[in-house]
Amino acid sequence: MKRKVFVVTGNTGTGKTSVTKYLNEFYEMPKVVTHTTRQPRAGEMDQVDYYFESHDTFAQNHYLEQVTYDGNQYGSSREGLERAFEKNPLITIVLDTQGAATYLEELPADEVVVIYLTVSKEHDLYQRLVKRGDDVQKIHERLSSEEYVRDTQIPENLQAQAHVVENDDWEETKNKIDAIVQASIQND
Ligand SMILES: Nc1ncnc2c1ncn2[C@@H]1O[C@H](COP(=O)(O)OP(=O)(O)OP(=O)(O)O)[C@@H](O)[C@H]1O
Ligand SMILES: Nc1nc2c(ncn2[C@@H]2O[C@H](COP(=O)(O)O)[C@@H](O)[C@H]2O)c(=O)[nH]1
Repeated sequence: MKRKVFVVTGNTGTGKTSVTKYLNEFYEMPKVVTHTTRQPRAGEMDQVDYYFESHDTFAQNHYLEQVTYDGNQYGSSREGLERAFEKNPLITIVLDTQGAATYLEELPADEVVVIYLTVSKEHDLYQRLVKRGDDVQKIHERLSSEEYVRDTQIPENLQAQAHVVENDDWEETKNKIDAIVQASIQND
């Protein structure tokens, strides 16, 4: 089977982590662990959810791409990508839309499958973040960030190549993800 990275992108709370977890558990796709200077949320573990970094240690790594999102730095390394590919030809990563666009530019076209998640009612995102246990002050900051506003709609540079999945109903979402995975690997 040819190698592919399933890049899961979309706005905050749309379900990127949930979809990646599904790809990991159901399809055994290793998740590429990325780096961030953000503080861990309750229940997040270093080296599992992220490599949590200080500003100094973040700066010491070499990144395939890096972004600032809501005031924190995030980056993914080529080494992390290759480490995941050593385990399985099909892997997954969660990126913001800018990172997803960089992956499309930097990797061979047949190696990247972009899934852009959305919801039909934007207010649901707030409710989901509250239910996830996020700090309410931090939710308000994030929902006012320029990156949140940017990612409310699929950016033009992803439109031609991304699979858009409306994640309102989790059971339906899993079916849509299954269809994307099958279509992406059927001729390999
Ligand atoms: N279809 C759905 N219906 C209801 N709740 C959902 C659905 N999909 C995911 N969730 C819940 O919404 C919350 C946010 O999901 P998740 O953490 O996967 O989003 P995310 O896109 O990774 O967010 P962020 O970018 O903020 O990290 C979680 O508590 C998750 O369980
Ligand atoms: N371009 C990149 N985006 C990344 C990376 N790791 C995570 N992310 C994205 O950042 C935002 C915020 O994440 P959160 O965990 O604080 O909610 C979200 O859109 C992630 O997809 C990365 O290495 N590069």
